[in-house]
Amino acid sequence: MTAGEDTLSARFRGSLGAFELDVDLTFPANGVTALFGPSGCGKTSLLRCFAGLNRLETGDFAIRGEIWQDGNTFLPAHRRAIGYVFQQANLFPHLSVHDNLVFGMKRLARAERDAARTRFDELVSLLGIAHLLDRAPRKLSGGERQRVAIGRALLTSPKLLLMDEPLSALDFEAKREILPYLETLRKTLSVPVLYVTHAPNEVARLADHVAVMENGCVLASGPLTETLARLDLPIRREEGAGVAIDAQVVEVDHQWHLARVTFPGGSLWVRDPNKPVGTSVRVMVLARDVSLALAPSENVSIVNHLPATVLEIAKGDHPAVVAVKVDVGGTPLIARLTARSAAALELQPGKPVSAQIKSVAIVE
Ligand SMILES: Nc1ncnc2c1ncn2[C@@H]1O[C@H](COP(=O)(O)OP(=O)(O)OP(=O)(O)O)[C@@H](O)[C@H]1O
Repeated sequence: MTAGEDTLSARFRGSLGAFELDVDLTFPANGVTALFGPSGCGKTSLLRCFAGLNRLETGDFAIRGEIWQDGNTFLPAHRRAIGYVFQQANLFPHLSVHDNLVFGMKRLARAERDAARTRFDELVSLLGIAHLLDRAPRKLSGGERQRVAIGRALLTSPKLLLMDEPLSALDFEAKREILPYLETLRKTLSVPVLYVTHAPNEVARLADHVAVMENGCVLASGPLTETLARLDLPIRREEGAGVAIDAQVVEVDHQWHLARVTFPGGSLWVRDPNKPVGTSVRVMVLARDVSLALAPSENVSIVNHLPATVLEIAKGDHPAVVAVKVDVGGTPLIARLTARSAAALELQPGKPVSAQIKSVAIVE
C-alpha cells in the first residue's frame, strides 16, 4: 500500500533504553487498524510516538496536511489532535460524567468546539451514556467508565484516535457489553483508529486492517481477512488463529435455527444470529475447525463443505501440525491439520480439495 489520500504513513526509528523500535507503517486514513503482537513487542511505544510522548531519533508522520513530525518538526503532545484511550478510564473523580466529557473540549478552537457541541448528543447516544451524565465516575461500572473515556477522547475532535488495550481491564461481561458500542463507532466514525489488543476476537470484531508487530518492527500491515490468513506471520500460531470474513445473511431456516450467510467465495450455514435477511455480519472461521478432504464426503455430520484449492502449506507450532491455506473462490481460509494427514492426502499448492468447516461463529 502506498501512502495517499486514503492512507497514512508513519516511520519511527530509534531506541528507548535497550529497546529498538524500527517501524514503517502504512494504514488506512479511515477505519480501525488493529496493532497486534506479543507482549513487549513495542505496541504502546509506537502509540506514544504517534502521540508525541516518545521522541526517537527518526520520526515522520503527517496527517491531513499537518506535519506532526519530520526531520525539522516535532509537534509536542499537547499540540497533536489525538484522542488517547488507555486500559483504565482515568476519569476525573471529582467531575460528573458530563463534565468529564466536555473537559477536553475546552482547549479546542472555537469552530471545533462548536462542532464538538453539535456532535455531543449523537455521540452520547451512540455510546449509550445519555442517562449517566449527572453521575460521578465512582458510581459507574467498568464498561460504562470506559465508554465515557472513549466519548471524552472523541469530543476533543481528534485527527487520530489511539486505543491501548481499552478492554483488557474489563471482565468478560463488561467486554461483551461494550463491544457492540465499539462496533457502532467503527461503522460511524471517520477518524482513523489505532487499536492495540492481544485478543484475536477483538481484532476479528473491530478491525478493518491489521498491523502485526514483533521485536519493535511491523512485520505486516494489510486488510483484515488477507492478513489473518497469512501463514508467514506469528498470528497463525495463536490458539484463536483463523480468518474473519465479511458476509451477509441471505436465508434463515427457522426449523433448525440456522442462517445461511454468503461471502464472495461461497456460503456457510451458521447458528441463526436472529438478524434479518440482508444484514451484514462478520464470521470467524478458526483454523482448528477446518479440515480438508479430497472430495466432499456425504456421511459426515459437518454441514459446511466448500470447494477449495490449496495455496500454501506451512509448519505448525508443533512438528505434528501443519497450517494449510486454501482459496475458496477468492476468499482465503486456513486449516490446521496433522502433518500425517497432509502427507496422506498428498496436499500441495494447486490441489483441489473440499474444505469441511466444523463450526463457524458470527463475530459478536
Ligand atoms: N522509555 C523507555 N525506556 C526504556 N525502555 C522502554 C521505554 N518504553 C518502553 N520500553 C521497553 O520497550 C519494550 C516494549 O514495550 P511496550 O510497552 O511498547 O510493549 P507492548 O507491545 O505494548 O507490550 P504489552 O503488550 O505488554 O503492553 C519493553 O521491553 C519496554 O520495557
